[in-house]
Amino acid sequence: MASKVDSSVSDLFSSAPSLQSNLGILSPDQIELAKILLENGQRHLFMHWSEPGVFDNEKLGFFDQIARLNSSYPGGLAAYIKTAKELLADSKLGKNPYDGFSPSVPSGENLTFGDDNFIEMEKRGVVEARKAAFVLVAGGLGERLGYNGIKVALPRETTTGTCFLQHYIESILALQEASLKVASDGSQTDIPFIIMTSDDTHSRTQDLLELNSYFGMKPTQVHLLKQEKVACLDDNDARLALDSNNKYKIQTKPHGHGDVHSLLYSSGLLDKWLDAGLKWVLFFQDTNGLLFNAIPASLGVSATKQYHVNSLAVPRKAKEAIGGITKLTHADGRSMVINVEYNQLDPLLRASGFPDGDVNCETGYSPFPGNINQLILELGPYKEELQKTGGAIKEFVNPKYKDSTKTSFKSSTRLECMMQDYPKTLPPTARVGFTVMDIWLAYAPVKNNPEDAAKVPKGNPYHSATSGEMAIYRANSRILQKAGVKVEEPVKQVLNGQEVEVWSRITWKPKWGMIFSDIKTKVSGNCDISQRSTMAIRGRNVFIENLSLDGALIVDSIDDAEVWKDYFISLVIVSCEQTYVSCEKTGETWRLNQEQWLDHGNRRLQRHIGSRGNKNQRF
Ligand SMILES: O=c1ccn([C@@H]2O[C@H](COP(=O)(O)OP(=O)(O)O[C@H]3OC[C@@H](O)[C@H](O)[C@H]3O)[C@@H](O)[C@H]2O)c(=O)[nH]1
Ligand SMILES: [Mg+2]
Repeated sequence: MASKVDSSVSDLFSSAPSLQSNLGILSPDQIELAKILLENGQRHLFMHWSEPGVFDNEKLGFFDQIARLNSSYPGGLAAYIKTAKELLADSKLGKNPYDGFSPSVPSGENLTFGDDNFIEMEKRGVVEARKAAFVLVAGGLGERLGYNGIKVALPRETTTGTCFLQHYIESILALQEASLKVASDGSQTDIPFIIMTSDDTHSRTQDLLELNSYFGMKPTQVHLLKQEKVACLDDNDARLALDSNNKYKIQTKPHGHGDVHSLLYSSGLLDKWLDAGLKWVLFFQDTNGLLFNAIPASLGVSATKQYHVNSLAVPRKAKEAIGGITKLTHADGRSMVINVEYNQLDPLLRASGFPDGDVNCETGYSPFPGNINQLILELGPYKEELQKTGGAIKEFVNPKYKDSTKTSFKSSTRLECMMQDYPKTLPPTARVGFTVMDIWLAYAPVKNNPEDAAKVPKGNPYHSATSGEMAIYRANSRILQKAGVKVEEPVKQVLNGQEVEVWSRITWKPKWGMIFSDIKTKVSGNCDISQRSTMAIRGRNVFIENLSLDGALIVDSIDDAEVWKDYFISLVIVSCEQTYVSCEKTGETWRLNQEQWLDHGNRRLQRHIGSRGNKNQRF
């Protein structure tokens, strides 16, 4: 018997001579791992191995990595490779993972910005916000964007240069403060903020936070959870991909945002939150600069409708790279409302009686609402569900093939799982809903590089840095329009090869106005803003009254009543006819015309740029 095993093992190793000649440097555990690799079709990993004595440390390093990959995946590498082969074969055949289910258009909650219902929902959301925890999934590489840094460090807009992470933190803090104001017991709560990172993003995310004093959040409020990566695959046989710079290293990539559930579960945070009386967990992605426009109202919807799961959605253009929210009904009667990812929607439709696949209907949009992957889960039922599943989420593979033969990939792929697949295991009694909002208000992700964005079919969103920034100005302009400000209509311009609407460059800090009813109280009189204007409001109690802006206005007010009796306001006004900014606390009003700007504003601008944080200076 023993000799039979030995001979089959030696057959196995003789299939990989350059490994076989190195067996002497390996430990018994490492030899076991080598066996697993060979048994699972990974002989190619050793083709480049040099003779014993050369690069031995690298060889041992290789097995350290293999041991980690093997132990961090349930069932080890053998299970990973097996699942990968199955999923790759299905993908090559174009097999429908939703076999037996027929898709139909679900009905959900529709919100219209600024109407009574919207305003009510926002107010309700603010009440609930102090019982919420926010979870940002930010472990992704941003491959399509072609940017090497972390995406949350990118500016959300270039008028103020505020990065996404700062904007998210300031939005959460603004919600925290607004929620405290309306809280019945008046007790201070710190909204927890969790960031899921990966090896690609972890240290840079931590550095960004530390270098900026957590953008004003208490460090104890912020928690980083790092996801582990999985091995990349080179071909349909699930051969593991070697690093092109180091033949003793396997390429790895993140396993997908679905890891967030198992990480939250194992972190023990859910129990802590339940004990602290929290009720909601809000998940969101790295670069949607409009997201917080949608959060208060959708949280209000969750609370009013008592949804266990509420996904945020926007009207979707056919073939747009966002998932479609779909009702799936199985032949056996089961049904669920779930995201069907963008690469799967077309084949699913074609296979189930919609021969044209993913196309727009008479509205000019796909009949399936587009998932923006902002999920609001009710904490109690979420925790119960994770206790059953341990947070495991069903995997998939999404190779980018070189051509229609589907025999080779443009770059290596890997298994992934998605956080929005969470409802798949829920019982039929679970209340799963979704909330649709206007795109201009809620969704402008930064995912595509300019070259690829310019190739997006006409009429579909670019999802680029250019369109993302322009969307901020458009949303803010439209919100102010709704609040009664005459904001001039945009002009069309081609920027980075993309035709975009350029509105007045209007930005404000979240603490200035989180919800529409707040914003309305900050704006009064007859205000108008020309298209070529820039306005940045960087303070809380800034009231805009009879403002006529045709130039640039930057209001910087630091409101720390204990230290600074008055609000500190600096104005930079470029070619404004007449500008009024009144300040509630001091009652002072500055009126400046063009000549005064030339005299004061210019110097102030120099100081502003030259010495940020010098709070003592005033006009
Ligand atoms: O392993 C990962 C991968 C991704 N992520 C994060 O997950 C978020 C989404 O990643 P991507 O931007 O690549 O997502 P995609 O564009 O492919 O699709 C996603 O957003 C649009 C939705 O309609 C899709 O349904 C959703 O899957 C990012 O914040 C990213 O940082 C991780 O945290 N870990
Ligand atoms: Mg992606």
